Amino acid sequence: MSEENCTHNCDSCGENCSSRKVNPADFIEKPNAMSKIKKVIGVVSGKGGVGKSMVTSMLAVLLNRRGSHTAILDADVTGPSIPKAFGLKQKAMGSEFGLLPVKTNTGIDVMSVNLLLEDETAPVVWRGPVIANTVKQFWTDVIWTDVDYLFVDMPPGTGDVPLTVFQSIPLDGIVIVTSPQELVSMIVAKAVNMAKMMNVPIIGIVENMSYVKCPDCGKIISIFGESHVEEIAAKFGLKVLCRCPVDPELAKNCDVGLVELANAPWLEAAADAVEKQ
Ligand SMILES: Nc1ncnc2c1ncn2[C@@H]1O[C@H](COP(=O)(O)OP(=O)(O)OP(=O)(O)O)[C@@H](O)[C@H]1O
Repeated sequence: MSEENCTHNCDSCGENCSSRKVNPADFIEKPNAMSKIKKVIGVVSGKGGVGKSMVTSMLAVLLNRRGSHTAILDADVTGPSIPKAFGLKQKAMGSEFGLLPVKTNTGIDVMSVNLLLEDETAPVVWRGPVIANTVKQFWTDVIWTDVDYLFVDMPPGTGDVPLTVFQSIPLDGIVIVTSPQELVSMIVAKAVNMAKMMNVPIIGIVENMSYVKCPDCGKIISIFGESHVEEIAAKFGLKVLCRCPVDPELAKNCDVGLVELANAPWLEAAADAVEKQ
C-alpha cells in the first residue's frame, strides 16, 4: 500500500491506498451460467431470533401462492432454519453444471447448508471467510432455474459475514425485520447505512412479534411495550410494511415443517411491496 505512487485516478492506478474509491459493483459475483433470476430480495435483521427466517419463508410462500416461482437462499449459515420450516429432509444433489436446490411441497426452491451437511444437528463451527464463501457459492454454483423472486435469508447483524453477502449478491431490495424489544433505531440506522453503501433500495420494515391478540376478547396486548417503529421509520424515510403479532399457530407450523400451510395475512402488505419493487 503506497500513497506515494497514487495517481489519484482509481480507474488507471493500481495502488490499493486509502484514497481508493470502492465501487460496490466491483465485488458482485456472477450467478451460475444456467441460473435465471428476475429479482433478488434480502431479508435482514439486527440480531438472531426476531423472526427473519419466518418472514423470509412466508414472503416466499405468499408470492408462490400468487403464482410466482419463488426460491430461498439460506445465507444464515450458522443458524439455518429454512429447511426445518419447510420440513425438508432430502439432501441437495449436484450435476456437472452446478448444485441443484431442493424443491418444497409447493415448488419453492431452497438451498441451505443443512441440505448439504451429513448431520443437520452438527454445529457449523467455521470462521467468517469460510461462511461468507459458502454463501457466495450458493449464488455462483447453484442453478436457480426461472426464479421470479429469490429471497436471501441474510446472516443476522451487520458484521463481516452479512457485509460480504451484501457485497457479493446483487440485491434488488431489502426488507428489514425488527422486533419491539430491540434497539430498533440503532439497528435500522446500521441497515440503512449498509444498504446505502451498496446502493441497495430498502423496501421497508416488518415489525415482528409486535403484539398479542387475546384469543378470548380480541384485545391487543403490546407485550414488549409500545412500538416506536413508525417514528423510527419516518426518521429514516422508510415505510413500515406491516406489524405481525405473536401467533402460536404460525410458530407451530414453522416448528413442525408446515410453513407452507400457515396463514399470515399481515404479511400480504409486505408481499405487495416486494411485488412492486
Ligand atoms: N410472529 C411470530 N409468532 C410466533 N412465533 C414466531 C413469530 N415469528 C417468529 N416466530 C418463531 O420464533 C422463532 C425464531 O424465529 P426465526 O427463526 O424466524 O428467527 P430468526 O430471526 O431467523 O432467527 P435466527 O437468525 O436465529 O435464525 C421460531 O421458532 C419461529 O417459529
